[in-house]
Amino acid sequence: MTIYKALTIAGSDCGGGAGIQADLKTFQELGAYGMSVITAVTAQNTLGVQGVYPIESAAISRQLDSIGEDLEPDAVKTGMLFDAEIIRIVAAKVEQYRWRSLVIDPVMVAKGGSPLLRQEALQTLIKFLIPLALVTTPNIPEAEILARMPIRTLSDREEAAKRFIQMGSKYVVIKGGHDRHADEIVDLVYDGASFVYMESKRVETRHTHGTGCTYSAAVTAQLARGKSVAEAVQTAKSFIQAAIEDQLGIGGGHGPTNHFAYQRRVRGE
Ligand SMILES: Nc1ncnc2c1ncn2[C@@H]1O[C@H](COP(=O)(O)OP(=O)(O)O)[C@@H](O)[C@H]1O
Ligand SMILES: Cc1ncc(COP(=O)(O)OP(=O)(O)O)c(N)n1
Repeated sequence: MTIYKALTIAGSDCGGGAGIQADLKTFQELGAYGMSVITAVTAQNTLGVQGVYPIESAAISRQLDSIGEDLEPDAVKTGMLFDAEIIRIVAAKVEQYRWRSLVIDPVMVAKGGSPLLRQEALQTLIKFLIPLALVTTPNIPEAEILARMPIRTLSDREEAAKRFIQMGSKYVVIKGGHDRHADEIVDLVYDGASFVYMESKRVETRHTHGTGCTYSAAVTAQLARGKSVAEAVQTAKSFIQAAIEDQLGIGGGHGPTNHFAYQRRVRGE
């Protein structure tokens, strides 16, 4: 039996909806052996983020080396990286270990508004990490900041997507969850040659905590299994749609998505 291995480099969400926890659950559900390098511990739940505690640099480096020296991930994703020093360490290790199937989810703020990336880290992200990406998966506010332009129309999205390719990412997915005006949600996928629009029905729910982490983890799991980027984003879209539609309804605020939902549907349950 072939074991496909996926690594997430991200923050811990003790509430289990986003971050490392969402990534590992998604890897498992999509048949990839999950590994993690923790960059920060957060205290959060469905009501918000109560605390952020970055991990010291030496511990992050050591975790990356422990994976790199032995376990050879087939695909890697990054989530919450918190500051410029952590981004530099991660970029250096990605290059050192030649992790080519790299998915960058440029996490900046949690849904409640708590910052998960320091402002001073933006240039470091653009200069050192995005050029190493196979796929970058910004939401609209993240794309606006990184591409340095307002995004209101679909042609704005196309222009922003081009800027990510100029930054060095081979593919970009600009996720449409933050476009509140439409019944349909549109994710834009671009590889530098053609634009592909992936549409889905907007689910009216407040239980969307961790959608971005879950989506990018699903892309990563599929890449680890040897799928193309086109196939990976297709499965990730079905995975996140099921996870949002079949809500768990736990917690008093913005609840997590349902990581069981996609496979339950595949099994016909
Ligand atoms: N209410 C929703 N209904 C259906 N799909 C959604 C909804 N919100 C987000 N998505 C999907 O979830 C994924 C993550 O999108 P988004 O919410 O934009 O990112 P983030 O969680 O990083 O802010 C995208 O594929 C998007 O289309
Ligand atoms: C530890 C941690 N990492 C990332 C996030 C943000 O995740 P995301 O999937 O964008 O979900 P929301 O925060 O927007 O619900 C997080 N909250 N915590």
